[in-house]
Amino acid sequence: MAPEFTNEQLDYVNSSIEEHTFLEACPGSGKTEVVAAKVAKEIGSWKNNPGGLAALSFANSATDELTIRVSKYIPYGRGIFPHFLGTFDSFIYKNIVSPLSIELTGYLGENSDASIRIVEPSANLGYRTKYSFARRGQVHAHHYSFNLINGSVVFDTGEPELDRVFNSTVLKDWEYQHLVETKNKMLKGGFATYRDIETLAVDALSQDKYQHFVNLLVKRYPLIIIDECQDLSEEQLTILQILADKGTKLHFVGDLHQAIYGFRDVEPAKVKKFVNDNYFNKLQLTRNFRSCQNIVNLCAKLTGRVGIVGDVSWLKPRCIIVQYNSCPTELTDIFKELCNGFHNNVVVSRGHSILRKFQTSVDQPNNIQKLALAVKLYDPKDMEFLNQSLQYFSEFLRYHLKESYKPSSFNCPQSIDSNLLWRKFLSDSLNYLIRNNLQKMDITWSNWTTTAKLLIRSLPKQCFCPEGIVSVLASLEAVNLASPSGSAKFEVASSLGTAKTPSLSYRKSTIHGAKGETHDITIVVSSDRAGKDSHWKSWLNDPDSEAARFAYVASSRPKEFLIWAVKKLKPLEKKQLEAVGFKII
Ligand SMILES: Nc1ncnc2c1ncn2[C@@H]1O[C@H](COP(=O)(O)OP(=O)(O)OP(=O)(O)O)[C@@H](O)[C@H]1O
Repeated sequence: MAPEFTNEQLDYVNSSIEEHTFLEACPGSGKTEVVAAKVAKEIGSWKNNPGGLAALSFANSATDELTIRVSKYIPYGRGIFPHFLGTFDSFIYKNIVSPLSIELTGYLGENSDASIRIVEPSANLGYRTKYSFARRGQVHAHHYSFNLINGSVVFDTGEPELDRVFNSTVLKDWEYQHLVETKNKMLKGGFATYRDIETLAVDALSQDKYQHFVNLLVKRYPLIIIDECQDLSEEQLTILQILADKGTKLHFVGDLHQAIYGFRDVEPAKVKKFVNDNYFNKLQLTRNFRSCQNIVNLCAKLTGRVGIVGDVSWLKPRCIIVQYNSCPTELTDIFKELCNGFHNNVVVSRGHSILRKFQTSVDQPNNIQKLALAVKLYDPKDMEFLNQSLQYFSEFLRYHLKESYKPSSFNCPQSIDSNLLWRKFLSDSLNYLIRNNLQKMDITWSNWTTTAKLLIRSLPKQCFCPEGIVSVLASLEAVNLASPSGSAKFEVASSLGTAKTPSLSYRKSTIHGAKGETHDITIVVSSDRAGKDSHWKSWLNDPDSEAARFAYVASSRPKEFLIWAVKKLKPLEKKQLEAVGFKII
């Protein structure tokens, strides 16, 4: 049942759709429920047919959640057309790039279908440059994109080290031109990355010849509501500015202090400037229904976001520091003690490498190791093992499939509508691999990989593989698997580590993954080396930094207790953490 709204929440639900509005919502303020109520109210009283409103989020999971909540308010059986609920990416793909795709890309399609296929960096796609770049070889056309706003090329090869080299190289004119030509070949072949779609949209909307199209688009969507507006990139803001200039009204809902997507050019300062430049009406949600006041006060110190009212205030400490000597897994027993009696406890860290310390002795598994871990951990009776196993297996498949995917739904390919069907397929496949002895790991990587290759190649032919999935799996039929480099003669079992049991059974998540969640207790694990945004010192350094926002997002998840796990502290460091509101034990 929907909660009884506060005055602040009602102010937004009843706000005018004739003016740009920014609803600044603190963590735990019931933002999703409020956006759902607003969308439902406007749909219920909509008078702008055949135009509709668009309510956009940044993840499929957020769209699913919004759709479920909106449908509670809408009479049974009534569809939502002419309105659009979806991700920002799908909005521009369907409403801007698809209608113009033949003109924009030159792709004529096959069998009267000219839809562009979206590809991820992990896809195997043949389009690549003729020449080598930065002495690192040829570059694939789906491993870079263009930022039309600052004229730069952004490389995203899936390998951070390579990206660093490419992104810091100053390109000569002919190199830039060569990249443009290679990209155009890929587009003409009917493929694009999501960033290409954005570039095509910015390019089209800025051209004089498409201004009639822009006018129609504004009539089609006179109102656009953006959930989690802090995640808007500069290009996305440019698209919205073009629409706003022609008359679309914008409602932004979000929390600039929770902006943690700097790696894809997201800067909360730019969103703030956009809001100011366009004279947005400003509303606020300042009541945090999730966390106790002790946690709210601590979060206020991290980013300087003050004036938030939380739940009850406790006399006993609710924000706790625990210390490890060399590895956070030493703290397992202390975590268990502190979390005793609470159920929804989550270990959170900036990156996967810390979380994996709690899971397996392989720190950063490569693709074949992921397959082996998926098989090894598969245990239908244990949810944690099962989830971890499905996750590894989905990452393994993602690497080999030419598809874009939904990361929060076990990397379900975008072209498969049902996440459930995909999950069932993953589970059936693992069962099949295990029935065929792949869990036998006291053999060499070389032998194990040979068997694994034949089994993976045969997956699309199995009767448990539904029709809708078979075509997506086509590239598996010729897949090649190789042992981890230099390990062909080593035994699989011993190189993966002997302990199957993860040392801590709580769910583990990166800060990005935990965004939007509510926990009883959140254990935020800092890395042991200072100087990186995964270390607590960076989190406290500058309230305006992205590192502080990482700490803010992670620390605003718990209802009951916030625990930071840090490397053994010196006396001055203890004082620094106590000053923020922590009790050190
Ligand atoms: N008016 C209200 N009265 C009581 N509880 C409420 C009210 N509004 C929202 N809540 C509850 O507050 C909790 C937090 O809401 P929600 O998870 O939607 O927060 P959020 O604003 O999306 O937070 P974040 O930005 O941190 O992800 C939910 O359990 C929700 O039911």
